[in-house]
Amino acid sequence: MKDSVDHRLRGSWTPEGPGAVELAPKAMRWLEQRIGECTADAPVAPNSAIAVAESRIPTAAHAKLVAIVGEEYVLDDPAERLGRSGGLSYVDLLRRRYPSSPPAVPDAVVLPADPEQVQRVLEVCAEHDIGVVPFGGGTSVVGGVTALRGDKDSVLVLDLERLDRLVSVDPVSRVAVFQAGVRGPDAERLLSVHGLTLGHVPQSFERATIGGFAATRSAGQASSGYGRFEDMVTGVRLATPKGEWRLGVAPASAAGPDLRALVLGSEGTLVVLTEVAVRVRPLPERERFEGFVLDGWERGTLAVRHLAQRGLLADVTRLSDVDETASSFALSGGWKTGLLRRYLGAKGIAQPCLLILGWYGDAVQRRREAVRSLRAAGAVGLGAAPGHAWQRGRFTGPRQRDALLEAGACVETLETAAHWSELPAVYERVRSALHGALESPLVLCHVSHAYETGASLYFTVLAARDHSDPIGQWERAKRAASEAIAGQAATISHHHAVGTDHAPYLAAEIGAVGVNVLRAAKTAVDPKGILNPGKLLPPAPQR
Ligand SMILES: Cc1cc2nc3c(=O)[nH]c(=O)nc-3n(C[C@H](O)[C@H](O)[C@H](O)COP(=O)(O)OP(=O)(O)OC[C@H]3O[C@@H](n4cnc5c(N)ncnc54)[C@H](O)[C@@H]3O)c2cc1C
Repeated sequence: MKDSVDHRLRGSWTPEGPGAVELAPKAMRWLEQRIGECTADAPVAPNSAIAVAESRIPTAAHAKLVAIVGEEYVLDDPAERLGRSGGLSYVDLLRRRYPSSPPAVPDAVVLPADPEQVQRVLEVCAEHDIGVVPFGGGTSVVGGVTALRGDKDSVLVLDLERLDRLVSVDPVSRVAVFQAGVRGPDAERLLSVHGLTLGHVPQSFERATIGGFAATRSAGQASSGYGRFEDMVTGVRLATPKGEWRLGVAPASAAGPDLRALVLGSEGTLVVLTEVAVRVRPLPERERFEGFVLDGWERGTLAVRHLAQRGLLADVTRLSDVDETASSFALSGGWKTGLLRRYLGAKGIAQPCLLILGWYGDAVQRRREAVRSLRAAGAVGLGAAPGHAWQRGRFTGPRQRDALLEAGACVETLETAAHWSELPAVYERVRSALHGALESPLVLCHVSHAYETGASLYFTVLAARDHSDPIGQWERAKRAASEAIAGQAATISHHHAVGTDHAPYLAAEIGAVGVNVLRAAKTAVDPKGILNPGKLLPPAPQR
């Protein structure tokens, strides 16, 4: 049985609501010493506090949608519409706490049962010029599922949660085909029956879907071992306003450009993914997690680079900077922290940077060489405890964010990637932009994904919330960070995607020609521009 998510409880990650998670008073005191006092005066507003306009779906179109999916799967109820009125970024969550800045609410939610129904729904929407927001788990943190209308009179959310089947498994080729709405845990559960795993475990795993992973080119926590999601995709089945489209018949091909690459990462603006064929692997018999500490960020990143370039990366490789290490030591708290500090001091580690490694399967030889390489870089081994602590807490981040939001903090994450030679400068630029844009922020960073040629940087930002203009406060910080990234030898997104938040910066990365190529592709498959208005592409220049 699959777990279902009640979207009507939007406003928090935690299914039971934001009050369900509490921060230890000691942790909050530690935080407030750094960012200043937080005031908790903006609880999640009840749905009744947010005005929802009448649905503007034309009556004739409504009747056709009902004929395709059935009456109970065309929802106009305000709670259902509000529940799909945005993703799960900090700003999305703020819009549920400050009713004066409400979310954009779609006119209806449509839940097709299979790829054929998705195709027919798109054809009706194209005929009636209705905007369509494809919606997987709704975990976008970049405005990817905001119900923008663009030039359309009405917009509906196409919720894919009923496309929840494992379509086929080919154990010989190690390929599985999933419908797009299968959520992370369900995908693993369905595969485990066959002794297989996908190995794609982003922090949003519990809610995000196969279609969403593909549409955003997601990267999971074990990406060093299993690859990014796009590396796993072997084929796709697509619905478009111009008809069905299938890609990927063979394991490799030289039949012209790889058009799968055009639709992976297209964020619902070109196609709706209805089925995704993925490479799967045998379930690992063993796993091992462990922690090391390196002295300083420079030595830490150098050590990870050496692992990456010698082919010794662990499946999970995650290096925290000095501030993130200090905060995780402090927040895990207790007497152990003091002891640990003294132990590291005795070992000559002045600026601890925590490195978590996770190994799946039989990686004995690779691990032995990796540990040798780390010891040569001055790493101090902490054994399995920090690794297991990380593993236990790998999904607590969003729950802690709920608690911090409830406590009145400004808390958000952002990410980028750069080549190794550029990484130190990008790291400094983003940190200094965030420090310049916020008052007394705590800026934490880790390398979350490493490659031979470079790595990603994942920043967590905390500050006391400015209740007079909470959204403006974060937008200023986000703009400063994005300007420190865009067009400066770094990507505007390593895995969160573009959505609305990064759309203004896309041209700086792919160039005006690149933007025109995307526009031309959109014209070919979606000539009326109904698919996900306002996402990915920067606004078209006015004539
Ligand atoms: C707490 C938290 C932690 C996160 N951690 C990670 C992480 O570790 N790694 C990572 O990569 N991302 C992470 N994210 C971002 C987000 O989870 C990913 O972008 C995820 O891939 C989105 O999947 P989803 O099913 O929720 O898609 P949605 O949020 O529903 O949609 C995302 C985008 O894809 C489009 N889309 C969705 N399904 C389809 C489809 N079937 N066809 C066409 N378009 C579609 C939507 O229109 C939208 O533009 C995190 C988000 C949160 C809130």
